[in-house]
Amino acid sequence: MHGYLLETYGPPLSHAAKDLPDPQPGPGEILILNEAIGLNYPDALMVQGKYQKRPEPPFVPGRDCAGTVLAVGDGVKGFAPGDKVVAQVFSGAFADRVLAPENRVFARPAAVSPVDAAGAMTVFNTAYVAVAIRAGVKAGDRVVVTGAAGGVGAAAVQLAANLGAHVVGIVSSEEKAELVRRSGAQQALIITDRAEEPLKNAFKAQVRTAWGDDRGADVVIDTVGGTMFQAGLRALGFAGRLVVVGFASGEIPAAKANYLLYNNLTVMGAPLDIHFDEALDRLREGTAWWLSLLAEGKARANVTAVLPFDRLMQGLQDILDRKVTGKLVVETGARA
Ligand SMILES: C/C=C/C(=O)SCCNC(=O)CCNC(=O)[C@H](O)C(C)(C)COP(=O)(O)OP(=O)(O)OC[C@H]1O[C@@H](n2cnc3c(N)ncnc32)[C@H](O)[C@@H]1OP(=O)(O)O
Ligand SMILES: NC(=O)C1=CN([C@@H]2O[C@H](COP(=O)(O)OP(=O)(O)OC[C@H]3O[C@@H](n4cnc5c(N)ncnc54)[C@H](OP(=O)(O)O)[C@@H]3O)[C@@H](O)[C@H]2O)C=CC1
Repeated sequence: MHGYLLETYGPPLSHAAKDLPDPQPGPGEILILNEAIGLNYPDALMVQGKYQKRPEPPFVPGRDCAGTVLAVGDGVKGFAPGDKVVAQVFSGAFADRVLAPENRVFARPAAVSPVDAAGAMTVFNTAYVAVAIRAGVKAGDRVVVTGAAGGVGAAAVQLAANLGAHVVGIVSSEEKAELVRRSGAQQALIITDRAEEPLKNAFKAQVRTAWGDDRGADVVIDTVGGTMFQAGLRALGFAGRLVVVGFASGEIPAAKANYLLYNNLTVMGAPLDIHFDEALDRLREGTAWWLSLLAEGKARANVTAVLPFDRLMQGLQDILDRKVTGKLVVETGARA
């Protein structure tokens, strides 16, 4: 197979793809001919050794892949060679052949291309955990999404909107605002000054009141962290919930406990990988739901660029440089 073998952690992101031994499926594993790879912010952290888990190199990184089943190991019941699939692995997706445990493989509807499926996998699953499982968003809820034109953010906007929520997205440019409006948000607010005080004031003055009164939001889905998390608390009304998804700003924030107490707030985490271990049935229900939304045209993967395999590391650098609106996907060149 052809893949990116990470031999040492850290910048620059200059690893090159090479020929590697073909993998064989063990018990419970599925070998996938990988046509498309979704690139994610956590992939960029992982190759630098900045992700919270650091597997010992050498290993092939990468989470999201989509293509066709080539072979199945002993004990695999739900899939057979030739099936169209999408999968989310902990590592190994940056290659044209991927081994995945059966519980991380999903049937891919014919109407969803490998590019869209791979682009959607981690971000829609994460958004589902945050919006549906953790926040319990329901029709009529007021939901704020930060980093709303990012991968997870745009997926969260779409899932919340499909559940009937009234969504406000926070972004840094008009191009991103346009994507957020297309994703079903009622409003996209462009807020560029991310210093603590101006951002808090903007959230009090603009975001909290975005629905026309001062009741505030029911839910904030925060993908950015840092000052955005602090400000996010100011958008919440009584008994509001803030869901911590990630720290795209690179800053891990702390919550001021007096503010939580006086406003009866809840702050909760939304860790996707743990849900594969602890809440797999609920997660798989969610995956089937959002794949059906993509197939019916009720949600979009928002893939804004498809890169050739040899540009994969540049794609990760573009994510870190904040140049990306929507999702980047890499085609491996493999075809069923
Ligand atoms: C599927 C995708 C998921 C995501 O993308 S999640 C968001 C992406 N991740 C990040 O942005 C990483 C941000 N950076 C960090 O969180 C930290 O910079 C590191 C964990 C990488 C390094 O941590 P350290 O230097 O030890 O910092 P500390 O702030 O003292 O640790 C905080 C607590 O986090 C716990 N922890 C660390 N790694 C894991 C893990 N892999 N799973 C569960 N918990 C973990 C530790 O236990 C520790 O708490 P204890 O020291 O009191 O025990
Ligand atoms: N909880 C979980 O299990 C998961 C968590 N994550 C985490 O969620 C976060 C978002 O991931 P994802 O949506 O894929 O990321 P993207 O890069 O697609 O989007 C992140 C968004 O954050 C905003 N942003 C603000 N400050 C910065 C900065 N300094 N650098 C880069 N972006 C910035 C940008 O929007 P703007 O310019 O509009 O501010 C950008 O659109 C990451 O921290 C990721 O690790 C991801 C997957 C699973």
